[in-house]
Amino acid sequence: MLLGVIADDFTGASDIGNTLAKGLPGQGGLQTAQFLGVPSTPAPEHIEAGVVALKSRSIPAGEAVAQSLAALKWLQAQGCRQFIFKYCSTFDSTPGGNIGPVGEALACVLGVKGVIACPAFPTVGRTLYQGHLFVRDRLLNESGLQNHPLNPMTDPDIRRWLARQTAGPVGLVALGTVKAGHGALSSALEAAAREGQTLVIVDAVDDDDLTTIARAAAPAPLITGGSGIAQGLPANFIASGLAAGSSHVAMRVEGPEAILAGSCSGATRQQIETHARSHPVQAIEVEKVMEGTVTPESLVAFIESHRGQAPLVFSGGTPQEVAALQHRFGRERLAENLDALFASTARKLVKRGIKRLVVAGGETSGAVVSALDLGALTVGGEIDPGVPALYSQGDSPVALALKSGNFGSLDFFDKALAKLEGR
Ligand SMILES: Nc1ncnc2c1ncn2[C@@H]1O[C@H](COP(=O)(O)OP(=O)(O)OP(=O)(O)O)[C@@H](O)[C@H]1O
Ligand SMILES: O=C(O)[C@@H](O)C(=O)CO
Repeated sequence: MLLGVIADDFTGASDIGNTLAKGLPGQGGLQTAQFLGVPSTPAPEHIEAGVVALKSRSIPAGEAVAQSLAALKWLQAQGCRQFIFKYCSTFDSTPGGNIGPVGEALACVLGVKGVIACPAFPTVGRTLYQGHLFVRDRLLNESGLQNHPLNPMTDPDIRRWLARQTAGPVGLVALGTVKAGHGALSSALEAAAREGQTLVIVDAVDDDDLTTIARAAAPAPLITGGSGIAQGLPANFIASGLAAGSSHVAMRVEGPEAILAGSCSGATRQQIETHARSHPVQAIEVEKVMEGTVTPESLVAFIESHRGQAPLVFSGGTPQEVAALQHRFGRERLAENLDALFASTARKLVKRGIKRLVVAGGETSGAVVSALDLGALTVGGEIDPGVPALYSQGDSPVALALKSGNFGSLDFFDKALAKLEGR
């Protein structure tokens, strides 16, 4: 393996898997697999980029560090020569972590400073200017992310936000230096390292900036950021003759389907609304989940009675509804119960023959996929920016789409089921 990624959630892992499998137009990408947690066995020989998906975004910082270091150790044992710590393009974290503690711990083990930290992903409207993160035309803290159920993002100044999480000072390389080219950026990162800055926020507003960052990052042992920073990395390995540049794997998986949505994001809520116009959709009554009267069996029964019609079940509500439920039941207890509900539902569905499964939400995807015990997933073609088709191995594969809360077009769910079927 050439390149190892440690991703702090499962949809984020498939997002960067997509970027690496795709590469730049006309050049091809890397043969990429997504691993669900730190594997206990070696990776298949042909894999060039391995993405270890953790569910470490919203757990205590110490545990996130321990899991990330375990992932690093496994990736080092697979021969990787470069490592990426992948976090969310909206920098999802709290003042206590986990981006800072994990980034610093990885840098410390690898003995590096002046490490790029860049969440920008312009294709989906995430840009970074003077260290401030925008979601399309809004600053992060006015984009809806300030209402996130687990990590409300209330400060768009990423340097200031990250500095609350780190032991050491955080640097900034502003856009002017990035626009001056990869040489100027490399010099700025070296200067930051000399000044003792471990993590350095690097501005990027378009794909050209990401290409510049990737060129400057060619010799770097560690890079941190969203999936955007990975766009130009396959090209580095291709240029050095270490990889040939391959096209993504395409498969046809036919059979029963289900859609599970635990995301409360604005995008997911709109996608559910669109889907509900022509498909069976069931809202999960969260109070009844907490009382134990809505169960995995009841969700499975709904899905099974609508086989072939793209049935969808969802838990999310408006920010006001979510806040009221969190106030009543407690944020963590609620999330644990919903995660467990989705996980158990998915396990039962797959046991009963579901072959195509679409999941919305990073935490939700983590809970679902961990429960399924599918082994390594092959990263296939792109459904929408940031969301690829994923396939389990073996004779009777399950095809999955794990959608980050805010990604995907309005008709994403239909599109995803069609793509998984090879249409
Ligand atoms: N109705 C609800 N009320 C309160 N919390 C909810 C409700 N529905 C879902 N949740 C919780 O909200 C969280 C949603 O997180 P998840 O990561 O799945 O989606 P997301 O944040 O939109 O996606 P991503 O992390 O990919 O951006 C989960 O922990 C889930 O349990
Ligand atoms: O970077 C993103 O926005 C996504 O891959 C993600 O991590 C959302 O959970």
